[in-house]
Amino acid sequence: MQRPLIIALDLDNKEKRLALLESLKGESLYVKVGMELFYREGNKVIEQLKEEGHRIFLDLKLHDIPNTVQRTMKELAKLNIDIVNVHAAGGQKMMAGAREGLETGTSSGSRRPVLIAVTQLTSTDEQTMQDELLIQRPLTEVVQSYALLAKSSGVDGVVCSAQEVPLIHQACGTSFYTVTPGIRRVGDEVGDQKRVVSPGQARELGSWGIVVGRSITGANDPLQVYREMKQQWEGL
Ligand SMILES: O=c1ccn([C@@H]2O[C@H](COP(=O)(O)O)[C@@H](O)[C@H]2O)c(=O)[nH]1
Repeated sequence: MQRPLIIALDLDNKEKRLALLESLKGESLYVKVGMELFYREGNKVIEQLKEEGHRIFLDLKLHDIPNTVQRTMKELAKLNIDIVNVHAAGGQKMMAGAREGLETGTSSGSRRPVLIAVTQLTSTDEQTMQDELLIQRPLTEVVQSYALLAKSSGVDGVVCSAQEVPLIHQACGTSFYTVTPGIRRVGDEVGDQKRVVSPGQARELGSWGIVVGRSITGANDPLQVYREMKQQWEGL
């Protein structure tokens, strides 16, 4: 499959979501269902998006005790989603439990969802990580180390900034998934994101997939911005 541009469907009501999808009608999409949308519209929205032929990254970032994460993943596997995630900070046992839960919950003949782990949120910079989370290491070292921990726990890839992708490839190999949010065109508002790159830079750095939210969802013409960012991402 071509490396995807994943659209984060972060919108504050159903009407806006439907209007956005209508404006992108005819495009074969990879969409991200985050907490805002899932907690509002539940499993139904997953079924609808699947019926419309879209691929789905369910971004719930599970982070709990291993038993709870394992049992929850068993339930999520039944939703027929393509990617799902946890926080790597939950540790090895939790991540291994997540994988086991997904395997148990995937029905025979279906494909297990790809499991990825968040290393450090792209809204976190090194200063904040050190001052607030009390992790006294360089951020790149932490991201690389969490990626290695994820890999050794049976996880298929990570969420990180594209800035860290070369280091992750070095440590975990190039077939380890790297899904990278914090994507902006030059001149776009950055908002709360800290480790930001453009779609073209993400391609050059080797990201497997990019996640784009507000640059598209907040645009006057989402289709035009989607196409422009996709072209940059694909190097066209
Ligand atoms: O480290 C992370 C993990 C997840 N995200 C999610 O990606 C999108 C980004 O949205 P933008 O509007 O393009 O900033 C959003 O849904 C986040 O929850 C992330 O940004 N960073």
